[in-house]
Amino acid sequence: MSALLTVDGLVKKFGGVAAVDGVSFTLEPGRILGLIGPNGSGKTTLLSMLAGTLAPTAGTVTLDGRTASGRGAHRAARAGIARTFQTTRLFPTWTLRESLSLAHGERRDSRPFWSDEELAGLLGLGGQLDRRCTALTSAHQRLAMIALALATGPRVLLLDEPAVGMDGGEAESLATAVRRVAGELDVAVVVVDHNMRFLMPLAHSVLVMATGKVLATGTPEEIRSDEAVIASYLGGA
Ligand SMILES: Nc1ncnc2c1ncn2[C@@H]1O[C@H](COP(=O)(O)OP(=O)(O)OP(=O)(O)O)[C@@H](O)[C@H]1O
Repeated sequence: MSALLTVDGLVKKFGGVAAVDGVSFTLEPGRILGLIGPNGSGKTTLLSMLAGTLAPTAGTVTLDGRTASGRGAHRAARAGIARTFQTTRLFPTWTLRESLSLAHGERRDSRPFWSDEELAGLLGLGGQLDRRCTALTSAHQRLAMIALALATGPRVLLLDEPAVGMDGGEAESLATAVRRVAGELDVAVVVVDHNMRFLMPLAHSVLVMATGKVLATGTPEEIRSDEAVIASYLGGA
């Protein structure tokens, strides 16, 4: 299968310092890429360039061969790239259903899509649709962010630390939902998370960053036994 997302030589410098320094990878539809690395290694900066919120200093992001980088978040979203953030960003006084209807308005095409009930059921948010977003638990708020990102009908979903603050059972349910999103909707997913119990069984492949560069890529099994990765990151995880 050919690549949906192609990342080629991405660099982001802040002042003279390269937060991301020449990262390249490809991702096919329906595949889940885990992005890991120590604090400050450039994961969020990379995600922001994929999402169009940060313009690269050099390099390109292409979606189906079309340039998606450096054109702003709105155009990246229109091209089919959706992201969630480390912190929740919801309209506090709106219900989840109202928020979803706004997100549906951002959809790019009219392909059949999951209903709000199906989406809520998928993410373990059944019964939460008519509650105000502020009344949701913090785990439910994180899941609501994913529901909103999905409601835009993305082809690429970027998740920034989605399992933070979740217990083992909640993280497991989230992993099941992400697998279904990738498998049933053919969405390519990039997940950043420090929780290896969540990420390693979920990801089809893993990219490890260190000081802005790619330290290693491989299957979760290959990454777990990579000496350089163990020394720089997994040894303490
Ligand atoms: N807007 C900015 N201005 C200046 N430096 C920045 C900016 N954003 C990030 N950096 C720097 O870039 C480097 C990479 O940061 P980034 O947040 O991408 O790392 P990360 O791997 O996501 O870290 P964490 O796991 O803690 O979220 C860090 O040294 C950070 O201080």
